[in-house]
Amino acid sequence: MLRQSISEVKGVGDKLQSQLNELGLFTVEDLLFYFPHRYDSYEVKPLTELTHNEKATIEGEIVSEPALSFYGRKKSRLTFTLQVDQFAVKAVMFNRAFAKKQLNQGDTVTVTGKWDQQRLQITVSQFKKGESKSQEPIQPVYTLKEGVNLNTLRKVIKNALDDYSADIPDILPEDLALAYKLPDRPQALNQMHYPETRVMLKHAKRRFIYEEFLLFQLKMQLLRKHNRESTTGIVQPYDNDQLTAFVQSLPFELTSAQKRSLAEILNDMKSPHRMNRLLQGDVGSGKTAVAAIALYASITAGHQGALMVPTEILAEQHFHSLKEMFEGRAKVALLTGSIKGKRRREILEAVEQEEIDILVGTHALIQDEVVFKNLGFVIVDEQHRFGVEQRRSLRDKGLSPDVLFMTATPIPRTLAITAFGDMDVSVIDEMPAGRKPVDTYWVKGEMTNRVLSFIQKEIDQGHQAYVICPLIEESDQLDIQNAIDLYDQLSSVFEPSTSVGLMHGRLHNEEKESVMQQFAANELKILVSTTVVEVGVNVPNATVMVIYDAQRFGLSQLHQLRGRVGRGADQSYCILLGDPKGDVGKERMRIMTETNDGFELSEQDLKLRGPGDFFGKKQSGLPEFKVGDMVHDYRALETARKDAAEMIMENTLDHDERYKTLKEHVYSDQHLLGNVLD
Ligand SMILES: Nc1ncnc2c1ncn2[C@@H]1O[C@H](COP(=O)(O)OP(=O)(O)OP(=O)(O)O)[C@@H](O)[C@H]1O
Repeated sequence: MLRQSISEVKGVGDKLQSQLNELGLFTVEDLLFYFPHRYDSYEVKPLTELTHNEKATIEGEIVSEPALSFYGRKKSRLTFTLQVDQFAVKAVMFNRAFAKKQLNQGDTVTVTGKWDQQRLQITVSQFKKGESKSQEPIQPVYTLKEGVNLNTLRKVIKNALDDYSADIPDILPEDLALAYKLPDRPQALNQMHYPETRVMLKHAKRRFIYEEFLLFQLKMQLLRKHNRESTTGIVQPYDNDQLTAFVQSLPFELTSAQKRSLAEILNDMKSPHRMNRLLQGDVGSGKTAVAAIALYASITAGHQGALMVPTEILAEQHFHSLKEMFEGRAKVALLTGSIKGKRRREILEAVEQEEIDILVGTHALIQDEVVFKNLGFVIVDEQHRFGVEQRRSLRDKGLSPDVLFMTATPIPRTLAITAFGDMDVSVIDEMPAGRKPVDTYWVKGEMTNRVLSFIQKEIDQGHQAYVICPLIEESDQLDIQNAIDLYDQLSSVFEPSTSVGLMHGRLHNEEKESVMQQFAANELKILVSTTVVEVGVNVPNATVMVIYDAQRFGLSQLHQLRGRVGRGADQSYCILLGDPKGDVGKERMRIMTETNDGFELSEQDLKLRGPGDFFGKKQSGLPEFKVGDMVHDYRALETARKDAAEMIMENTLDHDERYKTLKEHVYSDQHLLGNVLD
């Protein structure tokens, strides 16, 4: 019945039907689940409980004769003073000249509008003469298209509720609804559209948030299970002795978090299921080390491996370090967009002939011309920078290779689990021993000279420094000009006694490589750079990171940049030069100086900016929810995840009578399953 056309609902004629269709509403169910995006309440509150800029309703007596003035061609302003308890509040009403006749000194009125706490002033958008009734209704506000009137929409929703409530299936099993004290579905639906009290509305929302998260989690987890059980990946019988010898040859002992993650990865490799795993860890926590070991395991199992990274600089760096690590054990090659002509052809051929064991590169790795003979393992660094398309194309290469995604962006765990619900997640939540937290300072621009002396002091002690120049988002060209200017300026301060290098995205590949190598070899003491060094660059002797105009960067980016220092045993420093104007900017600087923990920081960032912005809306691929908010309602999200896991693991979803309706509902949604499947 709920799947019937919206035209079956009383009051929906042809015209309204097509208007509702435009809003994406086609069935009775669509209409019932078209929730308000906001609720306005005209409940009178005492002045002492109001907050600045809130939309408020107050009640009082008019104690001055309302004064009307005109300005512009047709604009008017009506002002009067309201006595509210012991306070005199100024009320201002724009362009409602007609109200002058209705409002008189001595009248009691109830007004609604934007509250200015500092000036004790209200900008009135609605008014009513007389005292407010104690139980003013809560007003739902819907997103509407032109032509559809709010009252009409409310009326047809009401008709649908009256006539179809009996058909609304209660998809949650009773035990869960009872355990979480959730109202039943028809009742909750009624409250969403016609809330009686704030409390009842809250419970109704709670129900739909949980329901929405649970359905999402069930679908994602079913999909993961399906992937694991049905895809035939490759078994990688790696050589344990060789692997152990390799791990022992490393100059450090793995942390227990690294060991745990490695064990999880190796387990996936041994199994015939295709690995689809996210390796997550704070900057410098040793993800690359784990990935390299896993790559080596794949080589000992007789397969080729690929490592795909977001920048050429990083590709170069990984190429060099893997080459050194795998000396005498495996053959490593580099492929980036700027390797062309004969050299490129040679590499491609060697890859196809399996003369190369490990190919390191940028996006170039997934182009059609690259053919692996025996690809078994693919690592993708900085996963969120790669689009879904690229992921898919990667998977399609070779023999359903095991895929490990690495991310240095510390996505809060709840979010990772939700967003990447079809992946397994390994977390490195521990830093290598002996690391000291980076000391972070926020200083104003006028202190630049002192910052420069500080750099000199660190260099005198044998260390090195990065200086990141301001970011100008609108223009790549300006970014580079900025870097060149800053480089000139710092060269004139520090050279010749202290060597300064310059790095930016437009340098030729050989230049980039040479600058990076000089810096890594401690021949350059100071590296002036754009954000191209943001991810992955590893020079443990660098102990100072100075960021000019730090207020222009987001928190996660600042943290990534800071992660370039503090990678060795020496005390490191991050200096944020900046004069943020707004509160958010100041808050960002403050958070940076207070925590070194990327996970905590990203939680804060999410609060400041919302999940979409954290990853860049387009690239995020994060699911959108109708009622729930992944950040605000993360507890419900976590609960739903656990419940879904239990239902799937214990097979209750499939076999328990009580879960029958829920199961039907989950399996009926081909849309989401289809989306995630391809
Ligand atoms: N267990 C360990 N003990 C000591 N040092 C380690 C350990 N693991 C890795 N390292 C060193 O710490 C530095 C950072 O490691 P790695 O590059 O693997 O981290 P990462 O998590 O990949 O960093 P980023 O996120 O910045 O790319 C490297 O110099 C590496 O050699």
